[in-house]
Amino acid sequence: MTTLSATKPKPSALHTLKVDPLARFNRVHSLLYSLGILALLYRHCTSFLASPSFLSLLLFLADLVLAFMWGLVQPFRWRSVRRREFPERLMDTVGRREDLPALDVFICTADPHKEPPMSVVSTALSVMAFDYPTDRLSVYVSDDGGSEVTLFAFMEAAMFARYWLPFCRENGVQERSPEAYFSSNMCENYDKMKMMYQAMKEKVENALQRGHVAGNDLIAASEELEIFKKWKGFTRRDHPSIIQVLLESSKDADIMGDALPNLIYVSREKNITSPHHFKAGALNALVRVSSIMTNAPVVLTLDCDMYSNDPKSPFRALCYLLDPAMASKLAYVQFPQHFEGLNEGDIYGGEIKRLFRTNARGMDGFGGPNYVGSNCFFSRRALGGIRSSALAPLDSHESKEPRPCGSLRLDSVMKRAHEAAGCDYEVGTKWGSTIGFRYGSLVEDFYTGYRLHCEGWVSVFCDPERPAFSGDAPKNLNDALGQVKRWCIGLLEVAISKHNPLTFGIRKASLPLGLCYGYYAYWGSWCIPSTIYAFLPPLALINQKRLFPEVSDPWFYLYAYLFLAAYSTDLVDFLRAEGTIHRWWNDQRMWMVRGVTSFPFGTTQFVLNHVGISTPGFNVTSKVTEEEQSERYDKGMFDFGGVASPFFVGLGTVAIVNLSSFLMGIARAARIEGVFDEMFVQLFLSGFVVANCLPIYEAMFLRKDAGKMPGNVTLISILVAGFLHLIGYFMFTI
Ligand SMILES: O=c1ccn([C@@H]2O[C@H](COP(=O)(O)OP(=O)(O)O[C@H]3O[C@H](CO)[C@@H](O)[C@H](O)[C@H]3O)[C@@H](O)[C@H]2O)c(=O)[nH]1
Ligand SMILES: [Mn+2]
Repeated sequence: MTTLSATKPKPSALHTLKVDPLARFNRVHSLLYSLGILALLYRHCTSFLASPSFLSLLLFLADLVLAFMWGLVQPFRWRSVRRREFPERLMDTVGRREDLPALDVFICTADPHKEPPMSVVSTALSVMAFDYPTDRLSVYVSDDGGSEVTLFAFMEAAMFARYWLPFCRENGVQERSPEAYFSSNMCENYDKMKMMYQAMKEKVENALQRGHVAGNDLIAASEELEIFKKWKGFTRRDHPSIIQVLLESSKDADIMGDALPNLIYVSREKNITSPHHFKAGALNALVRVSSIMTNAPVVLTLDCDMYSNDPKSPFRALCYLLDPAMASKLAYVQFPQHFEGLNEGDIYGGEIKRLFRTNARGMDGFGGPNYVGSNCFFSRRALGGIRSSALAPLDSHESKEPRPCGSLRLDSVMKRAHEAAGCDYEVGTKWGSTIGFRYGSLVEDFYTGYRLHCEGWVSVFCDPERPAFSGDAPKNLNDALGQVKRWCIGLLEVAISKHNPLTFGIRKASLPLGLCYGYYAYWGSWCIPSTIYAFLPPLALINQKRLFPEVSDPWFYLYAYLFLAAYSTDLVDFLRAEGTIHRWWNDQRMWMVRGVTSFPFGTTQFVLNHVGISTPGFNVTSKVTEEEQSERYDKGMFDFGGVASPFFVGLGTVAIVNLSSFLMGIARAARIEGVFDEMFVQLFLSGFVVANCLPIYEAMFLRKDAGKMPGNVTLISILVAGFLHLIGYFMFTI
């Protein structure tokens, strides 16, 4: 098999690629397992035909969806690849540092209360301090929150950068986000840098508390005060565009006299009548504004919480973007999302290892990973379709990209930039449909990457040992489930669009890539098997109705094989991606939890949106955790945080239905001979759910702290569970 051998690295190669040695094993396993699935479906058909019933139809449906999803994940495991790049060789090929391509970094923020300005500032400082020629580096901040406090924070950051950049360079700091640096390094209290940072932080937090900047003593310079006058009669949904050049490379220098990168604040125009397309709209405004101001051929997109953890990461990306063999078709280089501060067992499955790692490697074997919204270096050509800014591959003799203007602050430049950030700019254009980040889905990242692949672009997954970027994962259950619910809605939007991966994608991208995208697009359909399996077996169990073969039946072994093989390959994949058993257990639990919360709620919401009862909204994930809450998180306690979330009712109901059925079932099996064998599968399934729900029972009945399950949620769950038992009773016995 040729595909299994690694490509022979040349001594000067900038990168290498190696196919996973287990790929061959995975393929054999896939074939065997698919025979098992066929056998199962055959059994379903025959037993349904023998005695048609609604019950067996439901079970059939559940297994059919599982089989469908199983089919869609196979390409991820078929040709998984590992890449390595050699950034230290890059300069040998590029020559002088002046010959490196310019880099524009986009950072999005949307809400100063969920995304504290100081952490956005820290992200920006971490990339301003990239180990990259500062005169070739520009950082753009998009503020969809239209917050004067965020702008104020960035003005402060511009001053702080004069000290911070040289400090990082001189001390060889790797973690160049001051927030991360000062919280993880034991610096002496009298450290000047830290004091300076603290002072800035206090000032900004002060302003955040007051909610405004103008009219108090925070700002001395009158021209700066002038800017904040714009905030009169301002709302975040209705305001003119505001663009502020805070640092300009050709004019501003740090305390050592070295040039600083450009730093530009952009809050695009909003009004209530124009759709703003959430983050995709924000990014497209930045694509245009930056093309007027700096027009770098390489663009890095970052979420406001994803700070740089390795100042050399642009060099890694350039190993691919500048490779003449790749450059013309390469749209983006995606780094994984890595999260800091996860607790030891990662109770909410915040790593999302398959999405961000395992599956990305799998897609990379067929043309590249999906775009995940952050930590991604784009070739501007893939976004804007603007010819002039093509990256000149190393071996070409094209002239380097034109620098578009002299000074960023020139009136003519600012005027054009403001227009480009205006609401009307996109009317009648192809922005969002064939240009830039694509509109029409709440997961603009997924959709954009997918469409680029359909247009013939490729991408690369770059996963160095030291995480290049690091950010926040939700630290309470409601947020974690809400985030996946939003994704589920966005993915379904892609699934039902005319660009459905299973029809359009497999033709335009490739069969395997189309299936991979299809797998995600139909994520929401997990709710069908998980809801059926959560309720049907236990309700049948308590009413002494057998749904599965008994242990003595040969068909039982088929069920045992399908279950054990699925779980063990999943475990092996997880462990091979630097996972632990403890984290895997929690991760599989979270899949079940999402299956009865995020997915059914997301699917329902999607349907409501679709028929026009509600409209899609981008609920920004909160990046602040209260102290008490984060203490509980660190202890690994589930946090139901006093919110009466509908998610928790779903969860509580599943927990109670399974517990009651399991206890009754076990009691009966202990009394009556033969019941254990007869009901084994259902006893096992309910027992498995109960084992997964242990923290939920604890939160419902034992805990007293503020993170316990709210009393009314427990009560409603008990009532709903009772009601379901009643329905079950009528269904199974009458
Ligand atoms: O109208 C909006 C909404 C969000 N954002 C920004 O988008 C980013 C992601 O938002 P977040 O609430 O953190 O969403 P997550 O679910 O954590 O993000 C994942 O999923 C999103 C799609 O749903 C992608 O955009 C992200 O890159 C990806 O990390 C943040 O920087 C926000 O400030 C905007 O700029 N404008
Ligand atoms: Mn996020």
